[in-house]
Amino acid sequence: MQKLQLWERYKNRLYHNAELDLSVDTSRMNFPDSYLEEMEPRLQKAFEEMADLEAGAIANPDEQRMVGHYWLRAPQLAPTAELAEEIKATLASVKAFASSVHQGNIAAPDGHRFENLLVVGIGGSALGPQFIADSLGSAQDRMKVFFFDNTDPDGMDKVLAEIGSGLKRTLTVVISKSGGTKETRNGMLEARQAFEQAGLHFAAHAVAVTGSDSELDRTASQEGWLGTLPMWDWVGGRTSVTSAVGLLPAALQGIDIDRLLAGARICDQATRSRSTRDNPAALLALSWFHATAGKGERDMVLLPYKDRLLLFSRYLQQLIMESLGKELDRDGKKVLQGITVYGNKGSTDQHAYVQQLREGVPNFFVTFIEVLKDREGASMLVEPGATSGDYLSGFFQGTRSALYEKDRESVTITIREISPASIGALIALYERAVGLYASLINVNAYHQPGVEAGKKAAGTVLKLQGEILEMLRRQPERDFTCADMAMTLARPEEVETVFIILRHLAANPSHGVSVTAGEKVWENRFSAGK
Ligand SMILES: O=P(O)(O)OC[C@H]1O[C@H](O)[C@H](O)[C@@H](O)[C@@H]1O
Repeated sequence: MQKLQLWERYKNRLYHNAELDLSVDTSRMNFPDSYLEEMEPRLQKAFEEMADLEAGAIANPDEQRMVGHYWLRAPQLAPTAELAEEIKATLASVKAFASSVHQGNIAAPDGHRFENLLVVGIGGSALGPQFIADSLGSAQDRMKVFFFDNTDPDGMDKVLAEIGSGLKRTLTVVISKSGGTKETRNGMLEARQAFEQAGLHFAAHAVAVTGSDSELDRTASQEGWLGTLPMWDWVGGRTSVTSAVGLLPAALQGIDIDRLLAGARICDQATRSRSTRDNPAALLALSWFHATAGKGERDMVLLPYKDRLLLFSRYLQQLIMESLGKELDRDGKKVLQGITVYGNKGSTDQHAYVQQLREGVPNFFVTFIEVLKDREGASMLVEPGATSGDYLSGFFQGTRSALYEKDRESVTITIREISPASIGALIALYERAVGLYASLINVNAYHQPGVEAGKKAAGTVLKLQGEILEMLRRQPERDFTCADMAMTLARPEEVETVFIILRHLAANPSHGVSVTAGEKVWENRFSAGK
């Protein structure tokens, strides 16, 4: 298509929301104009389902749950007055807690204000808070934020080393909706040990965000933590960033959570429109459907031209892939659905994998995110007539057209600036797009049955490890190959797992397992004797 024709298509298709200062450009998606009309009946059905969901229908039938993340920024829309009150009361508690911490009414045991924040969580209980902290953080933050988002001991050591003696003025927020996630439990235990080793009483530094009567909830109340904020079963982990999960760390960091919620709320209003062309989430969902044939046939590459949006692709990976990546549709038919999401930031990625995007396997579509405001204040000229920000914009435009020339499609989202409101709007935009797209492809976006399989298998491995350790200790004079061990435990079919467990045990001092090299690595001999 010629440039001027494209310009006509751009004007014809551009969605712009003046209140949010947000645009969605689908002119570089090559669907014909008739596509919107063709999809209209399916889309109207998706709007209908979304309205039912917002009204409190059991939109997640497998778990018999309502799906209420939209109420978090408009409590009056919650289906009962009690829920509305709980949402408002929790928001008030988040603000009151953060302000007490900032004012020093809730202080470190040495009487000094808390200066650092250690957030312990994983998945939806970490990705949202991390995205908010990174996109909106600044040198003026009220608290410096750190994360334990894994059960990697070295990762935790690295964070603790950064905090250093600041631990005595560190507030720990442990976040887990279920309150039983092992990685988070381990992070909490490791944090507790670090506090104790520094002579500090963990409970005086800890607050929880979790479901009522969860394991974490009980621990927090038995140990007398500073407080607990609720998580509800009608908020999914991956859409929990506008609940206490995202709001408490953000408020503590000093981010204006009212503006974040307002941005999300305004975007929610815009994405409730049943007029497809006026609904930016519907336009995204339609673009995804077109690009992937409604079957995930192409990957979504997210290219924000802004360092502060680096973690957005990681956040969206969970939101989109955990919501859409499903074996069965809502009728129980095997569909193997999903859309693969990846990306970092432009123009950095231009010097990494954009080569393949332009010339290699055409199995993707791009979502560019353009941010108009370069920085606070004016910029120096890096050459006559051009700033660094002008270059960033130039590279964005260059990549968009270079890809389009080669028939690589893209959507562009433009926002004026990075602010709590625009981040709230982006989050709400994608939450709604995922929901609408899930309706279009008939999958339940709100459950994650596949996650359980890996968790169960990990439990089995840890149990087998217990048996191995017991056997090694019972016969300290004996050394075992993995095959010996599997036979001795009467689990010959588990020999590979036994090998992997033994190799890991011997690589670490905690369990006192040593290794003697065999001819082949799988013939190594392991022993608990010295
Ligand atoms: O908040 P939690 O209950 O600890 O869950 C943390 C995460 O783990 C699970 O495995 C789910 O797949 C995620 O959706 C969830 O966000």
